[in-house]
Amino acid sequence: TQSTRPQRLLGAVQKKATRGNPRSVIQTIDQFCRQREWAMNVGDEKGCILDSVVTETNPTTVLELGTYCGYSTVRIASLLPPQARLITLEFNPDFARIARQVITWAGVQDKVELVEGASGDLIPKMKAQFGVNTFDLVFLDHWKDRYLPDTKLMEECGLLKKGSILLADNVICPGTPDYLEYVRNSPRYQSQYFKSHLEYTKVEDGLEKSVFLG
Ligand SMILES: O=C(NC/C=C/[C@H]1O[C@@H](n2cnc(C(F)(F)F)c2)[C@H](O)[C@@H]1O)c1cc([N+](=O)[O-])cc(O)c1O
Ligand SMILES: [Mg+2]
Repeated sequence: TQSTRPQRLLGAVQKKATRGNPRSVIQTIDQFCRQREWAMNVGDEKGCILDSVVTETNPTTVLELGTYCGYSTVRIASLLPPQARLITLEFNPDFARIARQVITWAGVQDKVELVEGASGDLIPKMKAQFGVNTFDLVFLDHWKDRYLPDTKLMEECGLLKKGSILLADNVICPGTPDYLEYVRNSPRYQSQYFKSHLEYTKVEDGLEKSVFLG
């Protein structure tokens, strides 16, 4: 039977990346996506912007929406201080199965909790079921039409505090127009656009960083 792209990506990691070395896993996936098959990881160029936002935020509790194969999960987790935690949500069980193996290969599994399900169901359970108070940083990289409803849901569930950072991938390509309009016009956010390129291409894309003002 045919393998899937995520399975082939995992195969490259297990064949070429050094176990326990997150940078090696990231480098291997970027090389696979440049030389073999494009995949919708945030990638190396936007990944550097992600890294800088993570390090400057120095977060204790991070939420990632959209694990996919775990590329940005590994990128973020590798930069977290020892007691910090990353909760990453994934809807597709096949992707989740691959991501768990990528995360473990990188050796960051102790900082990561991968939860399978839909954001609309899981976000309201974050406090009671996952012991979360508020998120210091949220990385949005899941279905683009869910960025806005999930942001409103996080507000309603009291998961954002003054100073919480939302970092959204793909605000240009594929684009998240309703989300962008909201965070750029709402008095409750201070937004900043980081211009970049769609992963592994020359097409314009970028990340939008939005600080919740409370
Ligand atoms: O469509 C794109 N991304 C969609 C990404 C979707 C991923 O997020 C998961 N998810 C859905 N809901 C949840 C939650 F949170 F509910 F659990 C998690 C999906 O199962 C999938 O793995 C995309 C497309 C392009 N592109 O160039 O076409 C480039 C990119 O960087 C992209 O991110
Ligand atoms: Mg993306």
